Amino acid sequence: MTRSYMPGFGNDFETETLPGSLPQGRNSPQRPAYGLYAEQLSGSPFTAPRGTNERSWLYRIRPSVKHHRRFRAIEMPFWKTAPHSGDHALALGQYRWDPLPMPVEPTDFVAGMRTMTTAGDALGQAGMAAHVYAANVSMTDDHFFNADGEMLVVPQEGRVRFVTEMGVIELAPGEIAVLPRGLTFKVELIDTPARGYVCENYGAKFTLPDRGPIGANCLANPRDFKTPVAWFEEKESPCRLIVKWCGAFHATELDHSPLDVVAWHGNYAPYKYDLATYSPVGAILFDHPDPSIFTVLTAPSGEEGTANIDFVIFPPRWLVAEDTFRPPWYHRNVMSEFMGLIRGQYDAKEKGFVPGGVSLHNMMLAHGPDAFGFDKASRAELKPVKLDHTMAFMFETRFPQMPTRFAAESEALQDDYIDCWTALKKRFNGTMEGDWSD
Ligand SMILES: O=C(O)Cc1cc(O)ccc1O
Ligand SMILES: [Fe+2]
Repeated sequence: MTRSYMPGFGNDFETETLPGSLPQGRNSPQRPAYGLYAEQLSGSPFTAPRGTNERSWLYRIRPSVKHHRRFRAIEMPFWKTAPHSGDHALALGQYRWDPLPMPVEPTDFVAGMRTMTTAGDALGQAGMAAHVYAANVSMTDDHFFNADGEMLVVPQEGRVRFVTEMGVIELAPGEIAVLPRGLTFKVELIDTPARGYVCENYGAKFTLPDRGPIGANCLANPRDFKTPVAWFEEKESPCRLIVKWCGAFHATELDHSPLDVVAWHGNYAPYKYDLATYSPVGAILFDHPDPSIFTVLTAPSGEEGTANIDFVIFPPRWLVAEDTFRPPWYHRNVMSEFMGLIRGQYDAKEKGFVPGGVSLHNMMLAHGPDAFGFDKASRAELKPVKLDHTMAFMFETRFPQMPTRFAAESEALQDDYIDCWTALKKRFNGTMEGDWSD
């Protein structure tokens, strides 16, 4: 089935499934059409400045208060929330993981969430968690919402369908979606199994970065963000709602589907984005710019230029810089870098960092191209080269990222990662040329 989306980032959208189901000129008519209930979903304080004020009006078969009843605690042992102090089993270091295995037992998107790192403090609404999901079954009668943060989903293998209360988003590897805090949804697998990455943002919402002197175009353009049109089901059979709230999980039973929004309008809504529509801007003469040049979305922290999270990609692009070491430079960073690979190779680490894998370069810990990458780039003929069939990304945060016990004990952890730099040799020999003998 073709899905319909509305273009634009942060627009004030309106959408209805039945003619006349969306009230016009007002939000709360005395009796909404079709006997619907009007409900506001607030994504910002009522009084937030206009630029960050987000809310939507949902016209639904039953108000959500009929879904949110008599919760009981449930266990979700692998989905962790910051701060998860006492659970930091890894010694300080640079780390890398192979792809996490696909599940053997039936596992849905929520149960298949494996937290790799957490940062900041969810209750203080600052920081993030980086997860890998691996799932092999669809959610059918189970639904979920996350009160702790919005979720940026980055599929790596297998297409997924987010059936949300505000519409349906289908997502393939190479695309991303953002599911706002508090939005109820379920996840169906179009392909089985499915794996990908999730950034759970406890802080202010992701927004588009300012472009500064780049001007009005390029990088991520607003029209390429897509929000689904309204969709609802009238399902009068047992359903379950799972809620993540302050790091704990709770469930409640319903006798109907909570995906019952017939029409909605507003600017608080889920969206998807195809990373292939990102127009990268980079060095066209010499040097390697900071990776912030590839920021797709940024979640501000309140301190200017110091993101709670930057979502950065390394897309296919031409490398043309003259007299330049073209891969990433060696680097120590006050921000903490969680990286994943959706497809292909990453130029700083051609081997060992594989699609579905993870690397973690934490606050102030040195990293950069491995010995192979350094040698190759130091000797390469500097003709124009296209880095193609590749898509790496980074969740970069101002907060240190704490690996979970799961990440520490995972068989996917590469215990020899730091050896990738061992063969970097001393080339200083007191001459201007240095020693490039091998
Ligand atoms: O590979 C990394 O560590 C990410 C990264 C990429 C880049 O092009 C420059 C700096 C940087 O940290
Ligand atoms: Fe880096």
